[in-house]
Formats: sequence, C-alpha cells, structure tokens
Amino acid sequence: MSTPVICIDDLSKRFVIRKEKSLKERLVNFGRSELHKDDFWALRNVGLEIESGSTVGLVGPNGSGKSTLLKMVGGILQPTTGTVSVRGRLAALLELGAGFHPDLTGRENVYLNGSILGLSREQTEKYFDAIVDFSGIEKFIDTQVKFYSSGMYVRLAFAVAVHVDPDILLVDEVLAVGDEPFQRKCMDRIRQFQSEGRTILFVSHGLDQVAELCDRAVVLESGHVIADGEPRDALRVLRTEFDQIRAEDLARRAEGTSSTAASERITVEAVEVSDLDDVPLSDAGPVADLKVRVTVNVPTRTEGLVVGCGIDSALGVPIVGTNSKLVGVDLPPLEGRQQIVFTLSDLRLGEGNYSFHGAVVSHSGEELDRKRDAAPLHVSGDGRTSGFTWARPEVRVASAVGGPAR
Ligand SMILES: Nc1ncnc2c1ncn2[C@@H]1O[C@H](COP(=O)(O)OP(=O)(O)OP(=O)(O)O)[C@@H](O)[C@H]1O
Repeated sequence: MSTPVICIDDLSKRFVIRKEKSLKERLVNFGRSELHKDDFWALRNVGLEIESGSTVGLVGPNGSGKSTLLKMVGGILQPTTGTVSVRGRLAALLELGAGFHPDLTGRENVYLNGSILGLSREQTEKYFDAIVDFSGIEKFIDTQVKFYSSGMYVRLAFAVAVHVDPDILLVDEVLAVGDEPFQRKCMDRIRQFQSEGRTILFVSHGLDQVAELCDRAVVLESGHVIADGEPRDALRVLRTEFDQIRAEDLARRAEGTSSTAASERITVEAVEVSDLDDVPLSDAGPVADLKVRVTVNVPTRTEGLVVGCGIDSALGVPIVGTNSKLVGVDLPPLEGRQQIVFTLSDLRLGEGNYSFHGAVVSHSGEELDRKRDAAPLHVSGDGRTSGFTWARPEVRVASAVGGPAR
C-alpha cells in the first residue's frame, strides 16, 4: 500500500449562521441584536487517508459538505476541530475566481498564482506560454479578470493548476462551467495526471464520470462519510440515498397536497423476472427473452396509472426501460395489489451484472414510486466483446487499398 499524502483526522467544521429575527423575537429581545446566531456543522468527525497516486471522487447530495472538505484540504478554510495534513505541492481549482485578483490581468494573475503555489518568477515564466496556450484565451490575457466570463476564468485557473507541476490536484465542480471541448481537454489532462502517478481529489455530481475516472469514491451525507471504497459500491449507496430523498420528498408533497397518509400511497411492491415459461431467472446468456412482473399496490381505485420496468447497470445507469404508455397500452383503473406483466424479447446484453427496477407514474406524469435494485440479473458472455450490448464479432485484415498516405 502506498503512503498517504493527505491525512484527514477527526475533522469537523462549524459555521455560524446568522438569521434575521422575527418581529416578535425582536420585541421580546428589545434593544439587542436583530440577528439570531445558530451553529451549523457542515462536517462532522471526518477521517480519511488518501494515498499517493490515487484518484478519489467526493460525491453526495447538495449541501453534504463536499466543497467544505475540499476547501479545508486546500487550506482555504480552517477546521473547527481535527486536522488535515498534506504532503507535496498542491494545486487547487475550488471556487470560481478563488486565487485570482479581479483587478489584475490574466497575465498578472498567472504570476500571482504561481507565487502562491511556491514557484519563482523564472519558473512561472517557463510555464507561461503553455498555460496560456492550454487556456485558449490568449486574446484576453492582458484584460483584467473581472471582465472574464465564468468559462474564461475556469480555463485560466485550470491551466495554471495543471501546469505548475503539482503532486496533488484538487478540483471542485467548477469545471462544469467550461464548454464541452474544454471539459474534454481537462478530462484528458486529469487522465494524464493519473498515469503520471499524481494524486487527484475531485468533487463531482457526474456519477458516471466518477465511476469511470476514480479508483475510490467517498460519499458524504449531512457532513458525515456514509460510504468509502470501490466507486461501484459507494455510488450504489449514494443512488439509494437519492432514491430515499426523492421518496421522502414525494411523501411530503402527497401529504401537503391532499390528506394522503403513508398507508394510502401507491407503491411498487416487487419486480420478478422469469423466462417465457415462467421459470424464475437471475442468470442469462447474451440473447434472452424475459418476462418481468411488476406488482403495484394501489390502496384506492386510480385511473390513468402508467407502470414501467427497466434494467440498470451495476452502477445504476439505465440500460433499457419501457412502460405501459410507451407500448401503447392504457391500463384499466387499478385497485389493490396488481401485477403488470412485460415481455422483453430479443434482449442483447453485454456480460456483467444488472438489476431491474419497477416504477409507477400518475396520469399527470409524476413518478409515484420506483423500486430500484428489485431483481438481479447476471449475464454471461464469451468474453469477446465489452460494454452494455452484445454483438457477434469477427475480424480480418482487408486487402491493401494502396500505398501509405503521405
Ligand atoms: N461560509 C459558510 N457559512 C455558512 N454556511 C456555509 C458556508 N459554507 C458552506 N456552508 C453550508 O455548509 C453546508 C455544506 O456546504 P458545501 O458547499 O460544502 O456542500 P456541497 O456538498 O459542496 O454542496 P453542493 O453539492 O451543493 O455544491 C451547506 O449547508 C452550506 O450551506
């Protein structure tokens, strides 16, 4: 195991939130401040060790503490309790404009940033042309950065961060404001960093990106680490968390708009998978014909419901899905526990593990319930293809079509 380059020990961060007092509170506290002060713990007792050469994705719902954690690693925020220690040169791309002085030009900011990162003027000079070239904003390099668009900001900031030879790179979601070609360029550079054995810690809401890029994912929820490990396992925890947040939100809305109690909610109870002869099945070859039974529970007779099912990858990426409306079937009014049966013929899945979900949607298109990971499916193949779909491959070298192109 390689040595940790970032050690986060029992780290907590408290913010003091100031809220305006209500009129009543102001009268009661007459003469004193108009502001309430509340303590808010954005992070609680977080402990992590990040090894040299690893790429770690920090993920979690909005407000879970990802940026706060990254800022403490970057030294922009001080911990309330606990410690962070970092070994090696660290370059950070945290908030838009952080580390840039608005009244200085792009050129001056490159030198300022270089010196903050511990480079001499000569060293920054050596990297300068490559930085400007990578950023693609040479025309504006002598403009004050306060006139930059957010995309221009991030282009220059990322270019500086990756050209100053850092051992550790911290990247917050800011990259998302760059346009698509620039984002791709950044991703290529991050991959190059990985191959050079540098350490990367990045926050992303792009779960597929985390799965693709990272060798480890850490899931934060309300300031606590709730999963840490293989991206596949950690992201599964996060997707379940998102489903729960959504289910709670739906339940709250249902209670708010009508007097629907939890026992009155329409739910997906089960999803069962079998072959066409009704033999239950959890293993299949690449080409399969399947029956999927979705059991819904409808406490009171309801018209216009749409029921669906689908297959997700091991990371929760939807692979195929359908529903009664897409197939052109109007379901009759449903009441009680009812089974809707789908046939999925000629399914061609690549080798791997998948799972089925079932969902029920109201007449107006609002998703009422979704049961994820409701039934597993393992697809075995011959190892001759990769990816989510299967094909029968053959390969040969065609006859020469002329001399080499010059
Ligand atoms: N300077 C601050 N003062 C008060 N509260 C703050 C401050 N900075 C962050 N917070 C609060 O701390 C919590 C965590 O914020 P943080 O930005 O770390 O979350 P996040 O996981 O990065 O969220 P997002 O996915 O929305 O970017 C939030 O509730 C936020 O409102």
